[in-house]
Amino acid sequence: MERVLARLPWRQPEVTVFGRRHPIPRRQCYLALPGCEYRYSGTLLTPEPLPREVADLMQWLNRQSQAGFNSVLANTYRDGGERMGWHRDNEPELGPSPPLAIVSFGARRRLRLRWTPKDSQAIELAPGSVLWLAPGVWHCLPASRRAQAPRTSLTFRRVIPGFYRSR
Ligand SMILES: O=C(O)CCC(=O)C(=O)O
Ligand SMILES: [Fe+2]
Repeated sequence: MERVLARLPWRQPEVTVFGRRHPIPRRQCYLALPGCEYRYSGTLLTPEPLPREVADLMQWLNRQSQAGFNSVLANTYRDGGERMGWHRDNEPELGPSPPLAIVSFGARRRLRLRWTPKDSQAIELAPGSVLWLAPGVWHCLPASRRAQAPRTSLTFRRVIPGFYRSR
């Protein structure tokens, strides 16, 4: 899987935060079945084809669950300085109650989950683990002083096919 991930067409798009353009502090690649466009932080992501190994993993996750995943946002953080801010993956093309599964590779990093405005919790994501995230939970991947090696996550989603074609 590490060889497969290393060959993905990684990109570092710019996003608009409070009216200013910034490159995202990580690399990403959107992999999906044809017709599953996804709008993430204001950019429309056109799907890249799913490598067989990633499609096999998606099929395995779909056999474990009712999630019906058809797309993957892959993220790579080259070191502990790269990160992802607070969000909750509630884009309209994911439907009203979207499940999410995060599969981790490489360095161990902590994901922070927010249960209430005052109550959050960190969970360490080990390589080879799957985290099933309940719909709508706020989460972030903070910078880490300890992590020096790269980490890659595959975040499996179910996008409504053709959502942006019909609009
Ligand atoms: O890298 C991670 O584990 C978190 C990724 C994430 O939250 C996302 O892609 O929406
Ligand atoms: Fe997320």
